[in-house]
Amino acid sequence: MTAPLTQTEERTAPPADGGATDGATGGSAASAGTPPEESTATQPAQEQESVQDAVFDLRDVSVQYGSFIAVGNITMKVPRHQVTAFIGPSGCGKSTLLRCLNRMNDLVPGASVSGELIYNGEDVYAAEVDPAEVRRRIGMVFQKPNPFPKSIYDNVAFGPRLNAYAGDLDDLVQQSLERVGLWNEVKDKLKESGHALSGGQQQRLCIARAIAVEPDVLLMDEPCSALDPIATLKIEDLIHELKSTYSIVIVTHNMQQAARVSDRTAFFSVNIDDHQGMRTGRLVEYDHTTKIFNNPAQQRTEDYVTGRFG
Ligand SMILES: Nc1ncnc2c1ncn2[C@@H]1O[C@H](COP(=O)(O)OP(=O)(O)OP(=O)(O)O)[C@@H](O)[C@H]1O
Repeated sequence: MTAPLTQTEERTAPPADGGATDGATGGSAASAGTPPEESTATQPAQEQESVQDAVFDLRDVSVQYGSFIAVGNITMKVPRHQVTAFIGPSGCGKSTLLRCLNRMNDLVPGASVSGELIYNGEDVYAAEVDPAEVRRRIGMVFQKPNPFPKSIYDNVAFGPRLNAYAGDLDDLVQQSLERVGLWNEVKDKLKESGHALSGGQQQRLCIARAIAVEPDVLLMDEPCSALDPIATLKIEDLIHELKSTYSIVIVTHNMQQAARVSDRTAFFSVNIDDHQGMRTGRLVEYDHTTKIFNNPAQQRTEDYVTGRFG
């Protein structure tokens, strides 16, 4: 049973954000074409099939930057030990929503969240919850690989050391690197800089760093967008492998990737409020990935996944 977020667990791995919470996210990846914009203020989200075992239960969640509602009225359940993909055109709030799952948006001036965001039965935004504990349990991997300017070993050992890890640190570093399929490639150069690795290796190092603190969930914000196709396939294979242990939410612009790696897909789009001209991200459709890509319920989803806008 998972300990409450308000308690500091007796643990052998550290707090913080999996050591992987620095680095930039957001606004990226130009998309082709012009998305159809709807003047309706609200497009009801549909969850076609209930999720039996949810790691997150979002109830009418909206995220604002100042008075601007970036993403609004999101109600959905994210399944445990599955991969959930967030897709949709640029600016529809995918990264914003992802970042609020582990309170990364707390670090953005002016950002605020309303509604209820329940993680394992607890409100992530309750006053008594420690955001650092949230970020330890819910790790993050960013678009651009962002190893610390330290050795390969020290990158992985960073979080555990912060938490005065009581076990065998060498073992933990090795296991974490093995888990991401990097051990054989780096075992003879653990003292070399993480920056000396290739982009794909750096991203796997960042994933090793994130899992070294034994999180429950991994959030991935376009983790392959800076990688070549071979490195991308390695990360996708790794995502498949990791979901037996972690619940994973991934933002991706690559629809083939969403189709390949995810069990469920949430499609977001932007609605325009006629009165205020506000462009707010909405959840258009959320379902099994096969349904979203082969037989979506909404025309907008079909248009997007077939590349008619994007
Ligand atoms: N720190 C911020 N301050 C103010 N507005 C922001 C901030 N970050 C994002 N936004 C705005 O919130 C909206 C949603 O942005 P977000 O990056 O979440 O969308 P996205 O769907 O992830 O886009 P992309 O696919 O281009 O990464 C956009 O209108 C964006 O300009």
